[in-house]
Amino acid sequence: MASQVTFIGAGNMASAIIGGMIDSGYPRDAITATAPHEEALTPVRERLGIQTSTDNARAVASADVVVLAVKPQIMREVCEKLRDAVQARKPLIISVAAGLPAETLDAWLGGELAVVRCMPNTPSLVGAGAAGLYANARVSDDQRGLATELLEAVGLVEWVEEEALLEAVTAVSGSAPAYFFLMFEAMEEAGTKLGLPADTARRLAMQTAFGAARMAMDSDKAPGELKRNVMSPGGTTERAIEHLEDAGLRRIMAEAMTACAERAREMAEELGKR
Ligand SMILES: NC(=O)C1=CN([C@@H]2O[C@H](COP(=O)(O)OP(=O)(O)OC[C@H]3O[C@@H](n4cnc5c(N)ncnc54)[C@H](OP(=O)(O)O)[C@@H]3O)[C@@H](O)[C@H]2O)C=CC1
Ligand SMILES: O=C(O)[C@@H]1CCC=N1
Repeated sequence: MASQVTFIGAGNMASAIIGGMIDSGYPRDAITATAPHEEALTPVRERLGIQTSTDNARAVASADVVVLAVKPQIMREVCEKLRDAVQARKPLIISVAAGLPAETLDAWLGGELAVVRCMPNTPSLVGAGAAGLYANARVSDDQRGLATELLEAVGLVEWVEEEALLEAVTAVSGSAPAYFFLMFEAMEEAGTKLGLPADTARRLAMQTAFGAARMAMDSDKAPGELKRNVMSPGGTTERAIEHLEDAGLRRIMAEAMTACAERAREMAEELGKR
């Protein structure tokens, strides 16, 4: 029988994962989602055909897995109210909240729990996410498998063996959709200055990013080789790449990603103290 999964929170991230689970064949009657007001739950129940509840503790009472999908700022209050229900059953806890350490969540929920912490990204909303997962020492192999199954329903899953590495995951994938969106903005602006209509430049840039990502994922060649394949000697691409290298693109990416990981570490400390 499928494990009973309760989502605390029924917003963007929870709905995306639930939708992915259903598309991959997970039984709807094994999924429950909660939110504070019935008005927000009615469309979720009608669209996804799952159980819903405004009573977090009750929804957790029969859960094998509890997915914490509320904003980090309200997590402490939510967890402390769940403490008795969680301690009575000790389900696997999966948190998709940015920044909150597994140990902090465990303490707020009363302790001695199996906790998986996940750093997802927003492309999960279209089934093309990339998530880093960390498990504390109480998580069993079966529970790891279950967490993988749930998150793989919305994209790629990579496990890290040290929790601090989730800060690097934040830099490489959690925050990274925004880097590409910035690149699209820049390419659209530059394409417009070169005379293209803005919407044409935007569509061409996005399709090219999609095609390049797909080609790199399907190929056994390293990205550097695929790059060189586009660069005819003395041609146009070589001129553009030389410009990007001379302008320090690699250094800029390294500095931006180091700053991102550093901020993730600071946020984990700040949120952990609440
Ligand atoms: N790495 C990343 O880019 C991303 C990370 N995340 C993480 O995922 C988590 C959820 O984000 P997201 O789905 O975007 O947020 P949303 O605001 O879309 O969803 C939050 C949900 O929690 C519900 N909620 C609020 N209070 C309670 C409560 N006391 N009990 C139960 N449910 C409650 C809200 O209901 P209502 O709206 O009715 O108040 C809503 O359904 C966050 O912690 C965020 O850090 C999410 C997206 C991307
Ligand atoms: O910007 C942030 O803080 C969050 C974490 C990763 C993506 N968004």
